[in-house]
Amino acid sequence: MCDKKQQFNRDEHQHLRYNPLRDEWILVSPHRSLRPWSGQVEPAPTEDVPKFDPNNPLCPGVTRPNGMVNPDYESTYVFTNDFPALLEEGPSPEPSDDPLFQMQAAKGTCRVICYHPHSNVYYTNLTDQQVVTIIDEWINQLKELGQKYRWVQIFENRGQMMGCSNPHPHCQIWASTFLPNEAKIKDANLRRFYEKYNKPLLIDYVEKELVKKERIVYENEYWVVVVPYWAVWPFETMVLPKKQIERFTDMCCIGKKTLATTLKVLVAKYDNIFKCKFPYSMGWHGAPTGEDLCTPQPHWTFHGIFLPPLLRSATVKKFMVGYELLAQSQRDLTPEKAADILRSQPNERFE
Ligand SMILES: O=C1CCN([C@@H]2O[C@H](COP(=O)(O)O)[C@@H](O)[C@H]2O)C(=O)N1
Repeated sequence: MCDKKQQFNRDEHQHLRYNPLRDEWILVSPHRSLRPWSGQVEPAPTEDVPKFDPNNPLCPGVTRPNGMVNPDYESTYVFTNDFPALLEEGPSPEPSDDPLFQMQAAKGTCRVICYHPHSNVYYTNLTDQQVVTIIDEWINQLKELGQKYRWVQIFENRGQMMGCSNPHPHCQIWASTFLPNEAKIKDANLRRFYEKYNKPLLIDYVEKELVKKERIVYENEYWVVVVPYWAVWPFETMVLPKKQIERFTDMCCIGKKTLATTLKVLVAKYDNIFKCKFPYSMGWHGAPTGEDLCTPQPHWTFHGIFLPPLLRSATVKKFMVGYELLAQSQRDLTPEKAADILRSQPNERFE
């Protein structure tokens, strides 16, 4: 007798999920993590960061290795990276007519934004207004650099696991004359969706997620945090606006205030999972700038992206190696389970 055809259950059975932002698939293997959630909480070594370190080149009043003296800044502070990956000037390579050996000019600038003069603060113990000040700085930088550069990537690496070399609260900006790969791939897929459905993909997506309520981590008047249906990293999240905006610079005052609250809550939830400073790379994507400032980019919706590596504890991370590098991304923990775990965390960070 043939066995009863098993009913597919996405929480139990292997399947592929489509990521429309990248036009790619991810393998989901929930059967591998059906065992009870074994997220043991091993408190990571608490990094007691002093408020001020006279040897930290990001601290106010300190002389950096290149001899520049930081001002006694009392809010955010921005300086050009002393070791930039992109320079504003430089010779361009000759064009090549060999399709296999192509080069292009690359110009840009790299900056460091210090969030606050004290080294022992972060979103979760800053006031909403202090976080709005950081958001205003991001917007000012995009306004300025976006006049000249096609892509202004604001990003933050948090924690040593993410290669963050300095505990002082800060982020980086790399602005480039070229559209980087991630932006180019996203632009093409967003444009294709918009041309087919006459609606921005991410607004259609956020509206459907608000109805499904299966992957929502947190929401308020203006923002929704979800673990994307197609998430690759275990606790990957997206910060999505409920109303269409193309760029950071389109944000209204309430949008900034509610985004500040959203950041504080999301980071608190992350840190509460394993009672540690949850490492991640995070950044913001919006419509390209530079020459694209002159034409409407209705296919683009401004959004935030958090890409954290931790899987089971403060010290056990997901490795994107082997199959993920040679075949395609794969995950055990489903996005829905990850969203449940994040949503169930308190909005305030553990003491
Ligand atoms: O004196 C310094 C120290 C660090 N930096 C820059 O600060 C950045 C620190 O950022 P990360 O910790 O995310 O790597 C890094 O890009 C590094 O180049 C300076 O520009 N000057």
